[in-house]
Amino acid sequence: MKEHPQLTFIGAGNMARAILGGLIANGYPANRLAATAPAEQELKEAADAFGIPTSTDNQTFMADCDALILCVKPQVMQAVCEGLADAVQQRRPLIVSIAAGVSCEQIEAWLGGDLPVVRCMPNTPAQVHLGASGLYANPRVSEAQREIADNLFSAVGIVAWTSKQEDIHTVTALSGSGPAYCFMFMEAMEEAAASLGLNPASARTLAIQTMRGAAELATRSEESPAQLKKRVMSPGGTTEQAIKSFEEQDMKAMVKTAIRKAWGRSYELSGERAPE
Ligand SMILES: NC(=O)C1=CN([C@@H]2O[C@H](COP(=O)(O)OP(=O)(O)OC[C@H]3O[C@@H](n4cnc5c(N)ncnc54)[C@H](O)[C@@H]3O)[C@@H](O)[C@H]2O)C=CC1
Ligand SMILES: O=C(O)[C@@H]1CCC=N1
Repeated sequence: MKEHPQLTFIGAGNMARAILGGLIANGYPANRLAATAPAEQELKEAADAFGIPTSTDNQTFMADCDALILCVKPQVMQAVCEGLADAVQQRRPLIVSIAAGVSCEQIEAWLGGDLPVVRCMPNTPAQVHLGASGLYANPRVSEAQREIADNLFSAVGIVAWTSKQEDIHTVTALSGSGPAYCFMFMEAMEEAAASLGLNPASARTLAIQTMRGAAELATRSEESPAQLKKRVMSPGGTTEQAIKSFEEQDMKAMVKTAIRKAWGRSYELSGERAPE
């Protein structure tokens, strides 16, 4: 495998641009990358930001493609794959999909069969190189191809490989959708402080920095989140009152139910049945 495999991105939206940005920031040569999408404005933004070749025709960069990165919405994935099937069967590149609820088997079938496919679930903090991606490789993916996929998503954050494709449903519900849970918690903290009279701008800044600081501390610390939580709780102090209130309202059960709902929807989108 060449040092910098030729990577062709199909779709140039939020996630594709986040990954492209990470690769360029890590020194990936722009002339080894390319993107296609129907929206000329998005392509212009990608070309201006990263200096990569772009096209409105998905076939344009197939001839020398080593890995095809499918970054379109699940709803258009079948049509996009079927349109690329002939070119893919001639070239037989690694296929990487980031679409929620689309299985390796579906992608392989739509592209004509018998292909190495990596299914990945990234998340939007990839835009600031703090992404968390779960990856699964079908049995046809070689070690060298696994490394290509790993390098792709390591450029925008951390990577966790799963040995069972079903685990991607859990990753989707945990870290794929997870940024939205954190934003909602920030939103709730901001609103609560504003309701107590703090000016809304300060409430927002303090809420965001608190989440950021706590995440950084948990990342660097040897202690578990449960232990770090205890360190904030002075006996008879303020935090204890808030945590007691969360416990009385069974916050953990609420989070568990929400994550199970997202997990169930991921199965549903794939046309599969979630285990009981
Ligand atoms: N937004 C999120 O938090 C996450 C999204 N995903 C997955 O990433 C994928 C892309 O999501 P976003 O980047 O957020 O969406 P987006 O809407 O920003 O990007 C979709 C891209 O596909 C392009 N496109 C549409 N039809 C096309 C066609 N026929 N051929 C080529 N390109 C076409 C659009 O022009 C656009 O560039 C989805 O499958 C989603 O499930 C995965 C993890 C997290
Ligand atoms: O909500 C969704 O379906 C996608 C997948 C994970 C994050 N966004």
